[in-house]
Amino acid sequence: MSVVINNIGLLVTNDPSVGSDDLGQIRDAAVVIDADRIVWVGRGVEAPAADYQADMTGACVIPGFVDSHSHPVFAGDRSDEFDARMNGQKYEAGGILRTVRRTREASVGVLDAVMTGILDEMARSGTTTVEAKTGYGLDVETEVKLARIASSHTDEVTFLGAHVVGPGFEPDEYVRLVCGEMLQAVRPYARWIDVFCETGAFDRDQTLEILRAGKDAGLGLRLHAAQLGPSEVIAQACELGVASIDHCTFLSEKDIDVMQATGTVATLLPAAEFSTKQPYPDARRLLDAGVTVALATDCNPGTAFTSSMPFCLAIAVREMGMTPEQALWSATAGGAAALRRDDVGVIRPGARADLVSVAAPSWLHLMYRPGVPLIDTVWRGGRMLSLTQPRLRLDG
Ligand SMILES: N=CN[C@@H](CCC(=O)O)C(=O)O
Ligand SMILES: [Zn+2]
Repeated sequence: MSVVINNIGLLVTNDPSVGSDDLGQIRDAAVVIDADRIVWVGRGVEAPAADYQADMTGACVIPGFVDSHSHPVFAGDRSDEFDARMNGQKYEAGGILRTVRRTREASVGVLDAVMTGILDEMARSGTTTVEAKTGYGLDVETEVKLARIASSHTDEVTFLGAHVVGPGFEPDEYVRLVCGEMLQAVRPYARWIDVFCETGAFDRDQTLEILRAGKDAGLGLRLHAAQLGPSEVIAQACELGVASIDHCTFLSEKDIDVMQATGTVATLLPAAEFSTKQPYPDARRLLDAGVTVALATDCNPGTAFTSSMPFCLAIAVREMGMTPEQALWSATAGGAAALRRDDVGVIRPGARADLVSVAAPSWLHLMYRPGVPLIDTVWRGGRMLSLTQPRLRLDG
């Protein structure tokens, strides 16, 4: 069954072969979708016939957002830590263990309801691809539980058993557990492995040992690094083939040169700096060096409890030196690059039919009018999503 989505006032394709800029913009456009794929893109007057049509009445249409960094499977609330930070306290990784305790106590039903509620919120703000990490279990049984829940909602599941050292373990003993029994148990449900390389979490050698174990197990590599201070691990992680280094606030010139040379994506997480009052990363410095930049929410109860990519775009242009075009590209095609995907974050024939309409004459309004719910229609895999009220329940 084919549908022509026509009367699109302004279409962003992210296909540089189309239109006159990186965003591949087309005015008065149409898109034809068939099953879960895009089959035609172009000017509306040239659109082929289709079984059905959807009239966008002049609205702007963009690719669905690709949120390449989130922690949506957990229980409990840490709003008190946010309050403390807004009253002057510094963020520390220690809060993660509070969420671990609540998550271990929670049933599969409660954990799945939290993730479902967050995914509802994400869909309502235009996100059609989500990477979801484990990392609030820190024992084999719970990490498997989290990975199974995440894999029932997305293919982009990341094993983050190396979030912090599990309660009751010596660091090296815990690293052996992560690299051995925990990795093997989670492996069937995960596409990626990730490590939090930071003071209070894992050091360079531990990080590399865990990434190597994940690579040997056939997983793609991701890395939280340079969030609270410089990380010595960047160059070696890039050489190991990490797809994306995330946070990237404290990068050295050498780090940036190696990331550019190896094609490693820098995934920036502005909501984390917003919530922790840390300095924002300098996206302009990365972009000028030719590093591919992605934007993601980092949705988690500790440092960034937002599900809204538009919120992250607004901060990125206000605080991180990105132009609106760069922010939109980074939140769509950039997120796809961070996941090494070429079928999402772009509107071209063969791509998955993930499209979002913005109730405004231009996508610029997503940043120009921060906090306003401008997303009004979302297609994911060719299916129009019913944008129900979010069902997120945190009280378990
Ligand atoms: N930095 C590590 N992990 C999350 C924070 C997790 C938490 O504080 O619960 C992050 O990416 O910001
Ligand atoms: Zn994170």
